[in-house]
Amino acid sequence: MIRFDGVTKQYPDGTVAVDDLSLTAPTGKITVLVGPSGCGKTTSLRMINRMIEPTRGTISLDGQDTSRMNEAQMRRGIGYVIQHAGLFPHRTVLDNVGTVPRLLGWDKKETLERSRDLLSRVGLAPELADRYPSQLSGGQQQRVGVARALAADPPVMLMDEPFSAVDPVVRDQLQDVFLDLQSELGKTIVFVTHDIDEAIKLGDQVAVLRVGGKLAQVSDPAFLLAHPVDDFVADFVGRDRGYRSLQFQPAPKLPLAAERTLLVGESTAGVTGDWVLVVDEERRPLGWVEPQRVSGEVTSEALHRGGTVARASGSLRGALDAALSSPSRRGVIVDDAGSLVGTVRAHEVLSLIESADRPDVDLADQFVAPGRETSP
Ligand SMILES: Nc1ncnc2c1ncn2[C@@H]1O[C@H](COP(=O)(O)OP(=O)(O)OP(=O)(O)O)[C@@H](O)[C@H]1O
Repeated sequence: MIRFDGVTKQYPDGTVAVDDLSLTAPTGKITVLVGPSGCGKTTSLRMINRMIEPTRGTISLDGQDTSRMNEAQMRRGIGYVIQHAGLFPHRTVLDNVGTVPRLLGWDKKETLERSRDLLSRVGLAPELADRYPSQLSGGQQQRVGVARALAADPPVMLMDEPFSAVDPVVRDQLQDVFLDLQSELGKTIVFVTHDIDEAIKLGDQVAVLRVGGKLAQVSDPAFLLAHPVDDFVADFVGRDRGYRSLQFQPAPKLPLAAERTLLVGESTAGVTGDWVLVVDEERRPLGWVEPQRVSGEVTSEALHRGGTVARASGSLRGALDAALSSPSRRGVIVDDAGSLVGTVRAHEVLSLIESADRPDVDLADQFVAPGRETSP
């Protein structure tokens, strides 16, 4: 657990970057610091590992005041990841990842095994291990940065905008890899971003700071979206917060309809209706076809692949998005293995949302089993 108690940082020129911050980052959880530029996020983060010394107040790690701890020893227990990864340019990827274990005196074989294992965990192909950072894409460099910070298995990780220098698609992938890793590793993480969507996606707890370094609100993301404390937080979390908050409502009670399906290579002869879902042998959805536009066998080229696919174990946001983005308006719902379990329409998701908002309705009574056949 990391605890800020009345922490203030005033720089020598008089700037108050952080003002009387009290905050707890729980063990094994991700705490996100978010807020506009200059609100003191980086300063707060760097005070944890004493790269910056607080002017007033205390920061403790598992109950121990960091100002009384041996600085070098303390930092060994804290991984640090920054924007642009900050890799050593003249060292290979493998050497970069092994930096801290080597400093800690691990033997060569152990360091090598650990580094290779981490590279694969962050989703980097083994053949990239001998490249230099300049020979990697921005997203790959960030993965190496995360692997390097994890190498000595520190219980605490500080991450300063680690994914903001890459494009949105790569950022999304990096966030997913990061969440997967965290579900396995359970580190105590403080993560800085200026991007509220990233904060909502990653944070177990989100702390919103305002310029002047004052804490505006700290809570779990669902509560933050539903109950911003004031106009500043409401503006900062954004206008579509109602829609985004759906991601915290699980979707297990969806009234799923069975869906008529075809395989690639099967004939559309005799198939009526507007859209038919095409799946592979494992019933994983591939896309939709309009039977009247396909004469004969379904080909991959005829597929409309635009719709998103939502997991039955996922959220109402995913289910609603699947329905809205589907060319048939029937949202495709899959199990955790990616196989089709049924489809759902937007109005059905909306009914669930509305009934979920009424305290007298028990969602457990809302279940409708798959089996209702829809004409394709
Ligand atoms: N060394 C310094 N000397 C004086 N002022 C500083 C120094 N470092 C940061 N500041 C100021 O402290 C305030 C907080 O800066 P900080 O970098 O912590 O903010 P931030 O929220 O991380 O910003 P950004 O999102 O733009 O990176 C800003 O007003 C900044 O100009």
